[in-house]
Amino acid sequence: MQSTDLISCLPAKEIYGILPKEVFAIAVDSRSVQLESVFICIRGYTVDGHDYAMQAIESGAKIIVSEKYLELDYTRVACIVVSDTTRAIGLLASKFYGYPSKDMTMIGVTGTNGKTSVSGILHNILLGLKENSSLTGTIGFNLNGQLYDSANTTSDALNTQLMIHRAKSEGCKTMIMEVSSHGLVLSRLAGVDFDVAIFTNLTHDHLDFHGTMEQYGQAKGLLFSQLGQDLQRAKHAIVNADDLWSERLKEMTCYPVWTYAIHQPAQFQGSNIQLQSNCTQFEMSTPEGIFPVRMNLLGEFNVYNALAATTALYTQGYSIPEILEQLEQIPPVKGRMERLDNELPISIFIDYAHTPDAIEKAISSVLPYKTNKLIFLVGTGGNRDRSKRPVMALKASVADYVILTTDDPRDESYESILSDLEKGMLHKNYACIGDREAAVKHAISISEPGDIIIFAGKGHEDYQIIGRTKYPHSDGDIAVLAGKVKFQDSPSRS
Ligand SMILES: CC(=O)N[C@H]1[C@@H](OP(=O)(O)OP(=O)(O)OC[C@H]2O[C@@H](n3ccc(=O)[nH]c3=O)[C@H](O)[C@@H]2O)O[C@H](CO)[C@@H](O)[C@@H]1O[C@H](C)C(=O)N[C@@H](C)C(=O)N[C@H](CCC(=O)O)C(=O)O
Ligand SMILES: Nc1ncnc2c1ncn2[C@@H]1O[C@H](COP(=O)(O)OP(=O)(O)OP(=O)(O)O)[C@@H](O)[C@H]1O
Repeated sequence: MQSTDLISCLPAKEIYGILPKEVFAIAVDSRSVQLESVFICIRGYTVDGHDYAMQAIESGAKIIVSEKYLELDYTRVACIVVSDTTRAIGLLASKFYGYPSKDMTMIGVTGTNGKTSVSGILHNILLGLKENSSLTGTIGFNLNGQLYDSANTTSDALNTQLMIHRAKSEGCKTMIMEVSSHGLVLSRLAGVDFDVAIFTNLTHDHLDFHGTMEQYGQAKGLLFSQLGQDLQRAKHAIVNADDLWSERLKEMTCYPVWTYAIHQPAQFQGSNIQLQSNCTQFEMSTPEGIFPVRMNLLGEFNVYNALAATTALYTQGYSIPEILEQLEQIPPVKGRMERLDNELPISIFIDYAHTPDAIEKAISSVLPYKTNKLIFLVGTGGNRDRSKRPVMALKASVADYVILTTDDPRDESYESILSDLEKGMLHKNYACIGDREAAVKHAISISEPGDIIIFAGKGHEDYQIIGRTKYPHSDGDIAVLAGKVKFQDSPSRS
């Protein structure tokens, strides 16, 4: 691409050196710089990318985008100084790839809990409708059924634009993106033109990063306030009317707002909900009438997620019957109240709950059909928001027996994580076991036929991060193996 054309999108404060005629790539990491490319210096939480400008030039960078003047050999390279290089990534990358988000229906899903679930439901319904759709979020980047790893729920702006470009090139009509509050605040979505913004809920999480719930909510609001760069197309904001933050979000957008809810009046409303161990039934009232729904997704929280997804697809012209026909067939989202299929006389659920609200929702989804003990295993990650730990244990206290353990302990000691959790326990029927594998085995060892066990926190993840190392770990595999040993003489299922 002509370099003068590319950089015309940047609000440059100063330009040093001579621009090359053309550039062929963009990089934000000096280790992945290609010949004749642009390198953008990012001040990170660990290192400062400006310190890697020389390394980038050695590898072939011809333009450096920086936040300050750098001592460089300006006979070899040009340097463009901007006030915010993080934002520059999205501007440059979207231009470089030809603004790919403008050519697809872009659906962004934000909220504390439910992003992966709503995104997965949308993706599966669209696939069922034979629409070519792609998805990016916590589980990775799903392009035509191929899953690519990603380090973050919302990737950096360069990778984000690259994924959108790839989805467009592969003929995708829709792209669904999980939008994290970190992603919004750190400009990872700069240059993405969303058509639909969905809000699930705002509850306690990530206060180590945002400071207060107000700032956390404002961060989520950026998806709504930034909705609609392309005035050619209709835009839609979709909010959960049962969540108080929705009123604030409504004020942040100038586009039509659609509501869904269970308790408050809404355009898409769930009622007469019956939670069962293998399905959920409810009535959905919509602008096209009232429809009975029976879906494989479990728990009341999934009624919210199904309502959000249905609303979004309705705004895109799909009829309610065709949406619901697909909704009824889709499998549970991996690791979200996923009931393990096994021959054991106990019911085992794997769930990704790692916030107080998600724990409350996970537990309440099994209470209607619980006949024996409910054993709940809860762990929290190390080096992250400590303030939510006691509240998570408090919510877990609704279970008959609680096992306090770790999630990804990272560099933090088991003792420090467990003592924070323990502060929230409301009864004494619990055990503290830092080693998660031992904790899972303990849950099985104390279970009796008819019991329900929920293993919360790891969900779809097949690893545990201890120190800086990722070890293979699967709650489900450990539990089923331990269960087979324990119950080998009584294999009937409850
Ligand atoms: C706190 C945070 O958000 N960190 C993100 C950040 O890492 P960082 O600031 O430490 O990066 P850094 O190592 O200092 O590097 C700074 C710059 O120097 C460059 N560099 C570095 C080394 C080198 O040799 N050469 C070089 O050029 C880097 O490429 C980078 O551009 O930039 C990385 C690359 O984009 C991210 O992967 C990383 O996310 C980490 C893994 C993370 O855990 N983030 C969490 C807090 C997060 O973002 N979570 C949200 C929410 C999830 C949820 O809702 O649950 C998410 O969207 O994932
Ligand atoms: N709509 C919802 N409301 C409340 N809790 C929910 C909702 N949807 C899912 N949950 C709970 O939150 C957990 C995580 O769900 P999900 O992965 O969909 O959320 P997420 O927003 O993508 O989370 P993360 O940002 O951590 O990846 C689920 O396992 C479930 O316990």
